[in-house]
Amino acid sequence: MAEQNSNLMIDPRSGFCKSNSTFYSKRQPVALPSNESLDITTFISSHAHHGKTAFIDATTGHRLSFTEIWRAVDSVTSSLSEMGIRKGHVILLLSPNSIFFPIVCHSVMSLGAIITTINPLNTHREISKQIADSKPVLVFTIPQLVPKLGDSNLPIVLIGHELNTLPNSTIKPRIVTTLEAMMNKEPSQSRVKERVSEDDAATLLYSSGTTGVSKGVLSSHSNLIAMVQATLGRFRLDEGEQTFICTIPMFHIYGLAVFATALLASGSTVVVLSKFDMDKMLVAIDKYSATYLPLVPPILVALVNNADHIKKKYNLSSLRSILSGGAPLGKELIEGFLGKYPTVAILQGYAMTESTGIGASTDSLEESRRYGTAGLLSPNMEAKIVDPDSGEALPVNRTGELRLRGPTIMKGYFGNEEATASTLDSNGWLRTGDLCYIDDDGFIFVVDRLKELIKYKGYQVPPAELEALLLTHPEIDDAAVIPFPDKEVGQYPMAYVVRKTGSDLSDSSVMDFIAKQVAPYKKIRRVAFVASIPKNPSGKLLRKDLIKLATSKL
Ligand SMILES: CC(C)(COP(=O)(O)OP(=O)(O)OC[C@H]1O[C@@H](n2cnc3c(N)ncnc32)[C@H](O)[C@@H]1OP(=O)(O)O)[C@@H](O)C(=O)NCCC(=O)NCCSC(=O)/C=C/c1ccc(O)cc1
Repeated sequence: MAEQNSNLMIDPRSGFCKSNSTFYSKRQPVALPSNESLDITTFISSHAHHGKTAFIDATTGHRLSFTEIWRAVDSVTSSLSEMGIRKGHVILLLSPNSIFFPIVCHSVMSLGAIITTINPLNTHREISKQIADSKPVLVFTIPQLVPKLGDSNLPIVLIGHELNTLPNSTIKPRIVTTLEAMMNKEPSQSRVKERVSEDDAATLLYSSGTTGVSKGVLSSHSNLIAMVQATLGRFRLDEGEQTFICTIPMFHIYGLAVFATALLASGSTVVVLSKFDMDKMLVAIDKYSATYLPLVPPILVALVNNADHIKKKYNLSSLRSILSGGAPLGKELIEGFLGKYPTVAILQGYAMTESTGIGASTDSLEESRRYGTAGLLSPNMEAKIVDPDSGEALPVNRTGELRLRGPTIMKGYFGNEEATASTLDSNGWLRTGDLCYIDDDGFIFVVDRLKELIKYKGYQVPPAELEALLLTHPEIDDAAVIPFPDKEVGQYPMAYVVRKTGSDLSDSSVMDFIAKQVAPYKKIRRVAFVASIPKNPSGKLLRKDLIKLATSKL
């Protein structure tokens, strides 16, 4: 970036340019292909490397080589095309982690169709909402999750299992085939192959952004290509292919970017766990001599708390790096980890779904020791720190909202121009909703959140969704949901509730009412009853006052 802006006065220490109040990345820029008709799948599958095994299923030991992966993608793409799937169609993937997850994603994307994913823990109600918003034409799922699709009547492709393993249900699902059958078909030479351009949408992942309920984030092929280039540069894979453990979900941008996309270009091996299980994760590190473990802070907390027992039981000597993302890491946790596992480096990442998994990172132990930092801006990324009241762009060491601009910033929210316009300005700057400052050396520090978001175990919980549900309770007059801090899970949802006159509704019945309707990670785990919810004169909820009230007794 700096080279292209040779007329700018960029301070080499902080990356800050006084003339336009913009921070430029201090990282070496990464090359981005100039070919406009390039899709992400062609881009990663044509990367040269010496790797052989792409994925290992940690439960069954089933291995897929790179050759098998790309052959399978070719076959499934061809089948999808024969089924009438075309550029721009949305395909839903409802599945826990599996070695087949990336095959589905890349088959869809290489056709120019759009892959949308969802957490399998979500309820039928939540899944139906996302189906109504994203309008998929086909679903890939596992037999056990078919009932969660209810009466959507969408055509279904079953992953990994035979048709006769479907759970009994009164609703007859429209199973059209299995992924296995699609993978076993010879690719057709005559399939319809539309031209996919870099700017076409590739992924549709859901995020609540800075406000409101969950929205579909459209990332393009070029967003993903830029993400791959930045991610590969970070992992320093020049010392040869590495072995990664995949325990965090592939349906969020973190897992999708790292495991289902970027690492496929690197020749590294990914050992896949279908879901998080501490013991299985540690067995997999030991058994496959894993070198990299990407995780979210709650897993790090457990590794530190049980370190003595873990180190006695498992041989973790192969492990070189932990990658932590999705939520901040405190000084105490970093020091605690380094004390217990002195040979393992912690690398941190800061990113959003809206920035296709790229933002800032610490790329060495030394950088991570700058406690509290989210790291340096990722390659090719620009930042502004904007005063939330005046809109003025601020210099180093001043706190304001972080805005990001660069090649990984999303195209926008799917079918939601209003939300797009309030998040992404006409010059391409993305509002992160995080209050940050950037220090003299260019390191970003996240101080607070402007956005209305609860992060439970690294999962987003939008308060607006829970508030809307609370208001449907016949005995609730008004409600507000806030993040309550917790050492183990980060934050959990707490509700302030105004009962209707005469009601003696209990906190447990409020919690049960919500628990029945949402995924477990969204559950309200604390309730307080109040006479009224504090609001400003225009009726906007004063969440910060409630957060202060809730945490004042801690
Ligand atoms: C591994 C975790 C941390 C813990 O797993 P867990 O303890 O098994 O809990 P679960 O989260 O799976 O399940 C939540 C709850 O559901 C329960 N549950 C479980 N399966 C069931 C069941 N089948 N029936 C019913 N109840 C159940 C489970 O018991 C639990 O309940 P509770 O114990 O009360 O909390 C898991 O929460 C997890 O994978 N979190 C990661 C979320 C995540 O990927 N976040 C990233 C978002 S994207 C992002 O921020 C980007 C960042 C990024 C940063 C840097 C980069 O370089 C790139 C990107």
